[in-house]
Amino acid sequence: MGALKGCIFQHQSHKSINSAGATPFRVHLPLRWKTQKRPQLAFRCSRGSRCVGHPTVRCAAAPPDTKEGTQDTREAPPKPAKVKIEGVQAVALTNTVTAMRGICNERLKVDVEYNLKRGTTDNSYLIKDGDALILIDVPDENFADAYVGALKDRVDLKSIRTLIITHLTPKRTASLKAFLSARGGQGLSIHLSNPALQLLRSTFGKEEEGADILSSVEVFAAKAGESLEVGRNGLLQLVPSPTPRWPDLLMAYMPSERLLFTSKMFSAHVSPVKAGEADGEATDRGGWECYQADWRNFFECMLAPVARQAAAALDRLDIVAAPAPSQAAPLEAVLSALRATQQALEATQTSTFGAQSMGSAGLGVGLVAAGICPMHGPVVKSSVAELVRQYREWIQAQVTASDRAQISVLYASAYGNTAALAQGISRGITKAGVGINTLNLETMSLDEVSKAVAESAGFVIGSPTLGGHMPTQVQTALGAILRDPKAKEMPCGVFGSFGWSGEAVDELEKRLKDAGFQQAFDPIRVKFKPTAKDMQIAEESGTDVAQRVLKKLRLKEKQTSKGASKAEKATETEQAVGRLVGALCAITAKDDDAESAMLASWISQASFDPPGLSVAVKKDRAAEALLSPGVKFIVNIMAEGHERPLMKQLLRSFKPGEDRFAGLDIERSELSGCAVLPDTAAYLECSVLDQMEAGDHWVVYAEVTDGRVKLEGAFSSVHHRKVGTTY
Ligand SMILES: Cc1cc2nc3c(=O)[nH]c(=O)nc-3n(C[C@H](O)[C@H](O)[C@H](O)COP(=O)(O)O)c2cc1C
Repeated sequence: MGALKGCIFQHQSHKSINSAGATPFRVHLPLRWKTQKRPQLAFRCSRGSRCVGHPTVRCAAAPPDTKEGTQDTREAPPKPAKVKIEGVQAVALTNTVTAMRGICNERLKVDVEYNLKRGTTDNSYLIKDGDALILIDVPDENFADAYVGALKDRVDLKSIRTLIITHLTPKRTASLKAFLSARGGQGLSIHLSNPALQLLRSTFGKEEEGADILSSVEVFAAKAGESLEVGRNGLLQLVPSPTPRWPDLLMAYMPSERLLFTSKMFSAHVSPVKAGEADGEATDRGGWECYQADWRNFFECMLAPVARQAAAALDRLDIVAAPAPSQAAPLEAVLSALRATQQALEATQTSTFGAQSMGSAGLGVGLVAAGICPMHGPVVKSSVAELVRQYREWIQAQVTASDRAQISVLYASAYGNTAALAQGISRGITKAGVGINTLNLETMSLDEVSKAVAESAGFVIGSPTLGGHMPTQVQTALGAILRDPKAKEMPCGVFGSFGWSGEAVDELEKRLKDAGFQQAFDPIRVKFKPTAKDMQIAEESGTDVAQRVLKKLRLKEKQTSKGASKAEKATETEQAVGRLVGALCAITAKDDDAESAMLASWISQASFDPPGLSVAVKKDRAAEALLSPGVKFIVNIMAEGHERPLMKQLLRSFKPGEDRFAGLDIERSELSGCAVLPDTAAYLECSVLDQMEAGDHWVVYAEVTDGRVKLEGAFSSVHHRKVGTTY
C-alpha cells in the first residue's frame, strides 16, 4: 500500500471506491461532480503523495482491513428509480408557438424533496420563424428518446435553425446530445447564458463526439437586452435572469404573442395532462384554483431561500399581466384584445398591480404577458396576474421574515442528498416565519460565509461524508463559525448524508458541542438518499431551530415591554373572536413512511353533499406538510370526559420525526393506513381536495370519504377559550 501513489476512478461507483480501500485515503474531490457526467476523482494516500492523474490507471490495491477476494460488506447506494414517462405531447398555444412537453403523471419518489405527488412535465417550445423553427429548451434526459422521436415525427429536425437554452444541467446536456446527434450541428445556432455556455464546453464539449458536433454549431452567449429576429417582423428578446440557485437562467419574451418564456420561474411540478390525452387536446384547464399549491410549493422549495435575488430577477422582468381572459377563452382572443390595449399600457407604464412599475433592466418597458411558458407544469394563461402578484407577495413575506430574523443554511453536497436535506430544513424554517439564507459552500467564499453567519440569528450546517471526512469547504466554514464568538449564542444544528461510516456529521456535532454551541435538534444522519420520513425529520428540525430563534427574540422583546398576560392584553375584538368554539379533535396523517398527528379544534363541516369539512392548520405545524391536495387523513373526534389522556399525549413536545403514538393503543385504518385513536366519539376518513392560504394558517378543504361512530351516545368534546389569539 505504501507504494500506491493514488488512483483515478473513471467510473463513480462506490463499489470501486470500496475495493480500492477508501478508508486510508484522503479524498480530494471536485464538489462540482453534480455538474459533471462522469467525474474523475483524485485520491491522495494518507502519506500525502499527490495523485498522478491518468485516465487509464486502475487501482488494484486491496483495502488494508479486508483480504483480497473477500466479499465487501459495504452497501452500494440505492439505484435511482426510473421515471415513468407518459409520453411527449404537442399543444398549439398560438398560430406560431407550440408547447412540446414530456409528461410524467406518477408520483416521483426520487424527488421527495420537491413533494412531487402530482407528477411533472418538462416543457420546451417550438416557434415558427418563417420557414424555419426556433426551439426553446430540450428536456431532462429521462425524456430524451421520446422527445427527439416526437420532434422528428412532427418536424424536419433540420428546419430547427435556432435553439435557445434557458437552463442547462448535466441531465439536460444528455438530451441536447440526443437532439444534436439526430439533427447534426450544421446550420444551427445555440443561444444560452454565459454560465450555461461554460457548462456546455466543460461537459459535452469535452467528449469526442460532443466536441465534433459542437464545432459545426454556432454558439452565442446571450447578453441583456439582446433580441433575435423571428419571422419577418417579430422579435424574441433574451433576458439573462441569474439567481444563486440557477446562475445560468435565461428568459425570453416574444412581444408579438405577448408570451414570456420563464424557464424555472413560475414553474410547478404538476402534470396538467390526463393519461391518454392526445396531442393538441390539452388545454391546461383551470388556473389558480387548480395549481396554486403546486406553484407555491415550487416557490418555497426553490426560490424562498434566495428571495432577495428572486425579487431582483422579477424586477428586471417588470411583468405587467394582461387583462385576465375568461377561463375558456382561447389565447388568441386574448392576444388580439391585448394588441389594442398594449399601446395605452406602454404609454402610461401603469401595471395591472397598481402603480408598481419597477424599471426593467434592458427591456425598457413593462412586459405585457398574456401567457407565461415555464419549464415545468402548466402554461399559465388565466392566472398570469394572480401568479405574478402572488410571487411578489411570497417574496415580500420572505424578505420581511428575513428582516426580523434569518437562519443560515450552510451545506456542501456532491450528489444532492445533503442538498435535499438542506431543502427540507429550509422549508421547516420558512414555515415558522423565519427568513433563510441558503449557502452552497461549494460556491461561497469564506468572507461570504462569515458575513452570512454574522447577520443570522441561527445556523445549520450540513456535510456529506467523503473518504471518512467532511469536504474542505465545510471544514473551512466550520472553522469560521467556531471563531465567531456571536455564533456560539445562536441556536444551531447539523445534518448530512453518508454511505457507510458517516464521520462528517459526527465531527460537526462534536466540534460544535466541544466549543459550547447549543444544538436545537439531534444531528440528522441519513444513509444515501433521504426517504419521506427523513425529509419529515429535516423539516421538523428546521421548524425547531426557527422556533428557538423566535423564542429568543420574543424574550428580548418581552424584556423591553411590561409583561401582562395575553388575556389581559387582549382587545375586545380578540375577546369576541375567542367566543368561537369547535370540537376537540386529533388529526392523524400519513404519507409513505412519514406520519404525524396534531390536536385541532378549528374544524368545521363545510359541505353536505358530498360531505366535506375545513381544517385550519397553522403554517408551522409539523402535520401541515402532510395535508397537501391528494393526501388522506383521519379526524378523530374526542369524546367528552375522555379527552385528557389524548391531549396529554399530543401536547407534549416531540423531537423531529418522533413517534406521536408511543404508548397509545391505536388501530390502523384499512382505507388510509392512518392512526385511529382510542376512546374517541367518532372518526372521519378524509381526502384533501384543496388548500387556501388564510393569514397565518392554511385552510384545508377535505371530502369525508368514510366515518365511524365509536362511542354510541357520547358527546363531542368542545374546546372553550377566553381570547381569539390562542387556540
Ligand atoms: C469518493 C467517495 C467517498 C466516500 N466516502 C465515504 C465514507 O468514507 N464514509 C461514508 O459513510 N460514505 C462515504 N461515501 C458515500 C457518500 O457519503 C454518500 O454517497 C452520500 O449520500 C453523499 O452525499 P451528497 O449527495 O450530499 O454528496 C463516499 C462516496 C464517494 C463517492
